[in-house]
Amino acid sequence: MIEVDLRLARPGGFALDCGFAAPGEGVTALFGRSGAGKTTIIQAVAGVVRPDTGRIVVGGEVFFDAARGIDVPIEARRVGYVFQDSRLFPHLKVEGNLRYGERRCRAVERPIRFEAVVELLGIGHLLARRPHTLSGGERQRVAIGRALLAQPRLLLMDEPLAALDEARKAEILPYLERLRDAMRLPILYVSHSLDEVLRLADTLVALRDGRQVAAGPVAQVLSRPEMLPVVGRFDLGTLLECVVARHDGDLALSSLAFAGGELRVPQVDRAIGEKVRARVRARDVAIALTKPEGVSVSNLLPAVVEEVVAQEGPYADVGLNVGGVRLAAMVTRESVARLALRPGLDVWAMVKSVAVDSRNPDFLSPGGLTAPE
Ligand SMILES: Nc1ncnc2c1ncn2[C@@H]1O[C@H](COP(=O)(O)OP(=O)(O)OP(=O)(O)O)[C@@H](O)[C@H]1O
Repeated sequence: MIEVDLRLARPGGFALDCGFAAPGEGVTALFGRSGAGKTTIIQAVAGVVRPDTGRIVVGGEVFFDAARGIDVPIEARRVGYVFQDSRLFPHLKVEGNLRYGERRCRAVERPIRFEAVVELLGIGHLLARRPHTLSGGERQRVAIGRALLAQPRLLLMDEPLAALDEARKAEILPYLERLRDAMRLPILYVSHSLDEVLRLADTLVALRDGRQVAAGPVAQVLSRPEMLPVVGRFDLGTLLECVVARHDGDLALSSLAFAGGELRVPQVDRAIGEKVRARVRARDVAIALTKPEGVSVSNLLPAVVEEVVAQEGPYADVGLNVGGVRLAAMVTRESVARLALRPGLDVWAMVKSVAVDSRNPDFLSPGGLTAPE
């Protein structure tokens, strides 16, 4: 478990105020626009920056506690740090860079083995090369390996893909997924890319201008209306954790089961029983007061209105409860008035488009995969 609760004022007027708890493994994304305070948070966790007040606890060990005067020095915190630029030692070969990380701790304290890291990151063929001969993606894989071999109890990654082009990002993302799944190591991952967050993160901490906007499991946080200024109107939506329930080969459709019901989507290339994430943008959910008949949309889900939040301009965000799962919808304020939408009202959600599986390029592109009508 990671507990972060901190306040910090910078000269120049920036003030940070956040408090969240994250699981002891998996990826927790710190997400927000430039200047939101993401890097400042991980610098405070690393011990590079000292908060004015607050408390930071990692795996039961108190790194910082202003009230009790505890401020564990950087080296004693044992955190791995991966920067946007890999910061490898230019005079050392890849193997030398990796061994440098390893040498920072005694052999008996090395549960993360050299061979395992080399294999996990696919860098065995690069060991004799010097950093300047590597691609940006290869350099980042080596930098991650160096951080891991220092046997960290926590890995901090500050926009590790930001300096890479799209092709290199696509190349490195599967390694980050393997890292997440293979290591029982918590990762705090700074990013301003929703794409990366949806693909990698289990927990999301959203920040804006130094303030924490929302925090929690990524699927729950994404649909909150407070997320609108962070992700923008286009991307606000819901991430549903689903299981592939059926394939209808003749119709080229699959059924995905989630806690609130089933979604019919174009056939997904996954086995029955496999977990997939489905993404439904708020603007792709329409609302009807009675079960629609004679409509082409096939994903019709009974729902209860939980919340109606009028936004500036023509739109309102409506939080729906679909069998216990929150589904975000965006309709016009005019529709809210016309349908008299209010908390507690029984309605039908019409889901016009679903994107399935973050590995699919359509997952984040405009419109995503269109659900069958
Ligand atoms: N050493 C410093 N002294 C004064 N202000 C600072 C210092 N470092 C950062 N800041 C300010 O703190 C704010 C938050 O910066 P931070 O780097 O944490 O944001 P970020 O969300 O990581 O942004 P980016 O994605 O651009 O890195 C910014 O307004 C920045 O100018």
